[in-house]
Amino acid sequence: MKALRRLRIIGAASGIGAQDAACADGPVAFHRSQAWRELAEHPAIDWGRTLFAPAADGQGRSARIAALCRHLADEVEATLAAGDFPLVLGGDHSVAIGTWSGLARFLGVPSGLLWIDAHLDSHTPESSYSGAVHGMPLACLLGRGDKRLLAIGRPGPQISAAHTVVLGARSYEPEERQFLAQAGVRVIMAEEIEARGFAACLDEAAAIVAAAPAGFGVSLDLDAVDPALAPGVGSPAPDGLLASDLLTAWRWLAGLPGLRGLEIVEYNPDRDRHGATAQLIAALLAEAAAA
Ligand SMILES: NC(=[NH2+])NCCC[C@H](N)C(=O)O
Repeated sequence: MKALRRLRIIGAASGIGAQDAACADGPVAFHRSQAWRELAEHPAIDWGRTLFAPAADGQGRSARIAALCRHLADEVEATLAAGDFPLVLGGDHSVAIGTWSGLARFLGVPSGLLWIDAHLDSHTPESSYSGAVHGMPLACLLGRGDKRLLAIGRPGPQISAAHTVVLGARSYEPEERQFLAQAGVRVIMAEEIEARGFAACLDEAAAIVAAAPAGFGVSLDLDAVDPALAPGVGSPAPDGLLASDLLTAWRWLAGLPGLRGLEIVEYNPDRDRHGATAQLIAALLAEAAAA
């Protein structure tokens, strides 16, 4: 009999990349929540480790984020090498640099990536208005940005632009849209979802990322969801996805054969209301484990 392949949760407790740093508390707050307690005995889910960024000690933000991301990449690679399935729980979205670098190192080639987010997160330090690194991870993974955040998993890009899709974006600056267009990344904005319907857009996105020969991942920024349904995020943007649509999509994505890793980021417990966002995370974990 084949050994049970467990879903291994890796906490990435950093808010250094965000303007509101409270998402650093996300993994620990979730681990203590009632929502997690109801899942903790699940036979297919294992809370692995929670990683923290190193103390400042005179280091700048990028150096600390890079250190955490290297550690996270090692942890994701080790999880895959052990035959388990990694799910990274952030932390601000800059931790994605570590998650998907770990997958690229394991695969030896760039992966596909579905980036479900209200934002494009494709700034470079030169184009960013805020300077916040959580607005830059997708560009880093494609090979552009602060050198310390590049090539962590393998030389060159960590993800394949031709097999990367952004889904649900509605808040961005023109420079990042231009960058993604030049890179050849398919971006499905919220207004396109409105016009064509979520199911058609999801089908298209999944077909692109799942065509990546070595496999793909899904990075979910909780701010993709409407803030009325998932208020516990650091950079809310109105008119987001329905939580029910997201759960249906997630269930389906989690069952696709090429899926190699999952990530849920930007949970900000300070802004949650009545545990609604923690409940959504728990539901997403349960769906992933069922698949
Ligand atoms: N992962 C996020 N919440 N990103 C928000 C980024 C917001 C804005 N575009 C910036 O670069 O500052």
